[in-house]
Amino acid sequence: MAASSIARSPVNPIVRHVICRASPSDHLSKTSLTIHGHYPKRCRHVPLLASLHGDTTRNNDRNAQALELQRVLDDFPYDVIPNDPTMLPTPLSSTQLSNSVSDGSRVRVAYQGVPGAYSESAAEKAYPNCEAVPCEQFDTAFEAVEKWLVDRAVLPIENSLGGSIHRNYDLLLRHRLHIVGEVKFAVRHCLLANHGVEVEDLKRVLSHPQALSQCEDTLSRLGLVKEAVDDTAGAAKHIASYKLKDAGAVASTTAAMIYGLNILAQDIQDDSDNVTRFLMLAREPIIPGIDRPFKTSIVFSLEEGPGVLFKALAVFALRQINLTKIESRPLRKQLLGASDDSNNGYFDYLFYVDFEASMADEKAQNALRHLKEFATYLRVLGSYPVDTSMI
Ligand SMILES: O=C(O)C(=O)C[C@]1(C(=O)O)C=C[C@@H](O)C=C1
Repeated sequence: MAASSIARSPVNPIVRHVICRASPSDHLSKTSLTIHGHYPKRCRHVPLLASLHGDTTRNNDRNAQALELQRVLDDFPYDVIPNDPTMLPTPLSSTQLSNSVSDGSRVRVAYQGVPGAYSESAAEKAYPNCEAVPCEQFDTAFEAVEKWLVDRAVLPIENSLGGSIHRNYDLLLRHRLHIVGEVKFAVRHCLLANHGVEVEDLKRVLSHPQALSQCEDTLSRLGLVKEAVDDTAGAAKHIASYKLKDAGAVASTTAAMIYGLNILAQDIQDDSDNVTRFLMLAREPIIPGIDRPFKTSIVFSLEEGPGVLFKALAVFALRQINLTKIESRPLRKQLLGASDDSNNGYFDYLFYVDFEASMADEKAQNALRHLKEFATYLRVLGSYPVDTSMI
């Protein structure tokens, strides 16, 4: 197949491997390139995976082909990753959300925080028997997947009491990972302190900002000064390491056990129904199915104007597609590669929408085709099975 026909070939809604006969720096016959086209310009909602293999044809032919291929790649709208043919990334299927990788070893899953964090438990719920790998910050977890240090990341995206975790919305856009699943986790907070310390001795309480906001009522009633730290288990570790007598931590029973703390109070969240939804992230998308309930997450931007958001949401309503989440975030132009000189007096926004349909479903494809007619930017972040474990 000629290299130039790849970019223009009709796009299969799932995944396509395309073999052609050249590679730009093809000194070795085995050299190859993998074109990992997440979202082609013309049809951004369709994941596409193409591989270009080198060939052992005569030198002259090869040079000509290499030049032609280089020309095609220069205006090809995909990320290009040099690769070995045997290493072609295979998209994960929805049934492959398992706890072992192909060589039988445990899946390595990055989470933000230290051992005992809720995110660690969520990672273990998402990938039972995985090797949970602690990361200092959310960015580090994204990067760990991108650099192949781990296989997946499990990161919080919203909480039923505290709302959205905005940082992770922004990072989803900045990085090129795919959402391959979601996991809902019931968060039950405890007030922890060193042994011998009573509630009356406490003046302040340390925890993750989300955890502090989920326990707002209880903590205000106790009159404690709230101090935000990176994660709940980190707070527990801190008060244990420094043997603090005037500070408590809001964290899990697991954190209490790991860091040898006393549980002064249990279930201190403002509502017993406190659930955090985590996203499972991977380098490759899964093949969307219709064998079970699927959800799709997208992000888009719109021109400024009356009724434009109404029109955007109507593409789903018209097709009876239920939306489960909408979030707007300020649009930072450099993230989309756009110039930053258009100051029209309005703030620009990105809209993150989750809807209940699989990308394998024609009505979802039609809805996105429709949206794309007037959206100024559109990217599918993932199409993945709904976590029904807490229904
Ligand atoms: O600090 C932790 O233990 C976390 O896993 C982080 C986090 C969050 O970011 O929302 C996760 C679940 C709870 O909602 C509280 C905190």
